[in-house]
Amino acid sequence: MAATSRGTTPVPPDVRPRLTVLSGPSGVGKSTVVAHMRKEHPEVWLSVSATTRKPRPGEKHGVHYFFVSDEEMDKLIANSELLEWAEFAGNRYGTPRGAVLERLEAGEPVLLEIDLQGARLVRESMSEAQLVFLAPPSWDELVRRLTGRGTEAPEVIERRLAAAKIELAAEAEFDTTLVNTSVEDVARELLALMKVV
Ligand SMILES: Nc1ncnc2c1ncn2[C@@H]1O[C@H](COP(=O)(O)OP(=O)(O)OP(=O)(O)O)[C@@H](O)[C@H]1O
Ligand SMILES: Nc1nc2c(ncn2[C@@H]2O[C@H](COP(=O)(O)O)[C@@H](O)[C@H]2O)c(=O)[nH]1
Repeated sequence: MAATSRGTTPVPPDVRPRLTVLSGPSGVGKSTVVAHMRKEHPEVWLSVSATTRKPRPGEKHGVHYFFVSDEEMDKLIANSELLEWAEFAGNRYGTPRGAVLERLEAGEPVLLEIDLQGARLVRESMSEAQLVFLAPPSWDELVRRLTGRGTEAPEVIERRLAAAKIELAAEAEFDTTLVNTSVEDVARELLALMKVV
């Protein structure tokens, strides 16, 4: 196995994991890795989540997230339109169920980029999903990345780092861990796990 992965549960070669969940602490580099991977492999379908978080500069409705009000999120939840949802650092996030099921039905490789609580819920409802944990090379590097991104106020960074401690402690619940030392290496390993290459 490649140098950046640990704790892999082998997937039989003839079984193509149809749904992959990528989780890991805020700022570890999930979006960066996924964007890099999809530049070369746009056939990997990434679910666009709904969130009550306000858009960051440059984020587009329908591309990065569906930015919804609290009332709209309440309705999505009440109408069972979300495959899973969770509250994370003061905002709610959820995976639209219909689009994911359609893509899985079509046999496409489907990727969810969601938090630990969401990953646990997906595992409960879709046992065939493979769960991948993206870990930072070190705690200090995680803090550097999250702070260096410059998108969150200091108190939000504190909340996200508190959540990160819980997420890091749950690494063993995942099928595979990839350590994000190199975006290129992790993107390649994720593609291999998804059996896209
Ligand atoms: N391998 C890496 N080496 C150095 N910097 C990295 C690496 N991967 C990502 N980064 C940087 O770390 C910061 C956080 O990355 P990113 O926004 O992708 O994290 P994330 O896990 O998607 O965060 P969140 O869960 O908060 O959305 C970005 O500034 C990104 O450029
Ligand atoms: N449970 C879910 N978590 C999600 C979903 N979409 C994103 N996320 C996770 O939330 C945090 C914060 O994201 P940010 O964009 O505000 O930095 C991060 O861990 C995401 O992976 C979702 O649909 N469900």
